[in-house]
Amino acid sequence: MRAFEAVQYYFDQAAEILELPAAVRETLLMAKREVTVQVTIERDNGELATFVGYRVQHNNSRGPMKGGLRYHHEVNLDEVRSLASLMTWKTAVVDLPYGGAKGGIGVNPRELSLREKERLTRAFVDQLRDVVGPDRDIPAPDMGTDFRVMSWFRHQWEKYHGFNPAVITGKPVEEYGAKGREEATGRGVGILTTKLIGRLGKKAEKCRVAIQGFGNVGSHAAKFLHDAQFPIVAVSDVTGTYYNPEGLNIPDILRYILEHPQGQLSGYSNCEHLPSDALLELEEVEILIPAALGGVITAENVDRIRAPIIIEGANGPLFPLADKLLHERGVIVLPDILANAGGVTVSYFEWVQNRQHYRWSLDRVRRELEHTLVDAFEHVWETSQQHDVSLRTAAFIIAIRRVRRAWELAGR
Ligand SMILES: NC(=O)C1=CN([C@@H]2O[C@H](COP(=O)(O)OP(=O)(O)OC[C@H]3O[C@@H](n4cnc5c(N)ncnc54)[C@H](OP(=O)(O)O)[C@@H]3O)[C@@H](O)[C@H]2O)C=CC1
Ligand SMILES: O=C(O)CCC(=O)C(=O)O
Repeated sequence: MRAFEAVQYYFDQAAEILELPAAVRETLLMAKREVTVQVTIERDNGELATFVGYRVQHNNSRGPMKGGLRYHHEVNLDEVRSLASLMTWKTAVVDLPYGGAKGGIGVNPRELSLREKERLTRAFVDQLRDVVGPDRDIPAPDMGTDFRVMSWFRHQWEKYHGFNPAVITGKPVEEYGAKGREEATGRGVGILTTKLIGRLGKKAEKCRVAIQGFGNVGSHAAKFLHDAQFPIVAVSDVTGTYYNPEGLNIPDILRYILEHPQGQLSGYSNCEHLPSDALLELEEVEILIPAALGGVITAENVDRIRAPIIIEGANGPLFPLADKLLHERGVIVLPDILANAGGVTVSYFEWVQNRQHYRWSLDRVRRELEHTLVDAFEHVWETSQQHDVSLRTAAFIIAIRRVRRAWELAGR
């Protein structure tokens, strides 16, 4: 199954309950605009290299479109389309005044020097300069991009349009970025995990956690959950799974990552080392947090997933058949459009601060983030009880209702 078909399947489950007419379903599902561009740069050795870039603008019924930029060698139009659609439902679930979009370039960022990555980003902006804008479509970080990429993006865009840092979020804190944006997605995963296990009557100390992916989302989720007394027994990146059934020393691992230029776990030796994919199938793990790529839990490996709770830090980590089988087995899945919404929530706070030329304290960002996510969680939980459906279907019900309402109010 392709990534967009998966989102469509989840959408349809909720649309069925809402008795959404077919024509409305089609309008809400299809992207408003899909842009594919050629991005050519000169490599440091003087050779030319050409990549394909995308920006898919899915829906703007509730406000300007919003969503990250991904640099990864597997990026393709179908994937970006699915991620853009997820953004529409995500911003609606947490009730931000935004629509959804997503972009990316099919490139392995680890094969680029810093200067090549800057040239790539600036060349991408040259192609997208009139497609994005502070009231139109506001990009942000996703896999393979960070605050540096956001800074280059902003400065290149401003060469065409003049000063306006609200064109992109996730910028460096020294350059109109919000305090707390970098940690926000992982922190949000942590806040919601804590909330969910509280609702299930479980104690943090008794819930062993495994986290796939130790980048922005995985590492900040690990830090938050470690501080909240959860034993983190396994973390992974492409170099492998790092495992200790008694609980890993997360502060030590975070220090190790900072000291190693590639920011990877490779070589970390104060624990057992297993193959990368082993993490998903570990025994005696209560909470599994996929926080890397999409489509990692499929019909193929679902029978070997042991954790009774899955928190989707990544976008689209479960394919529908796996999701259905897990639901039938009683596994509780906190869906991506809620679980990882902390990032876009603090992106919204950054955009608001940029527009007001005002800066919030880290305390205020964290307080408002928690408030926004906990409110959304309560609403999703109640809706799932009310309709006797999974948390995912409940989240889609809320999101579709809100987008449909805005779309109808706007008239035609
Ligand atoms: N950044 C954000 O604010 C948000 C991100 N997300 C989603 O979270 C997920 C992770 O994004 P983010 O943390 O930003 O990305 P990063 O690029 O910061 O980190 C990605 C991590 O995933 C690891 N990884 C990649 N492939 C595999 C694999 N096959 N097995 C194990 N680990 C792997 C990478 O390993 P290595 O370093 O070795 O390559 C790296 O540790 C994505 O799905 C993204 O869409 C969702 C909401 C917001
Ligand atoms: O911060 C943002 O605007 C979007 C982050 C993102 O791409 C996501 O939530 O998947």
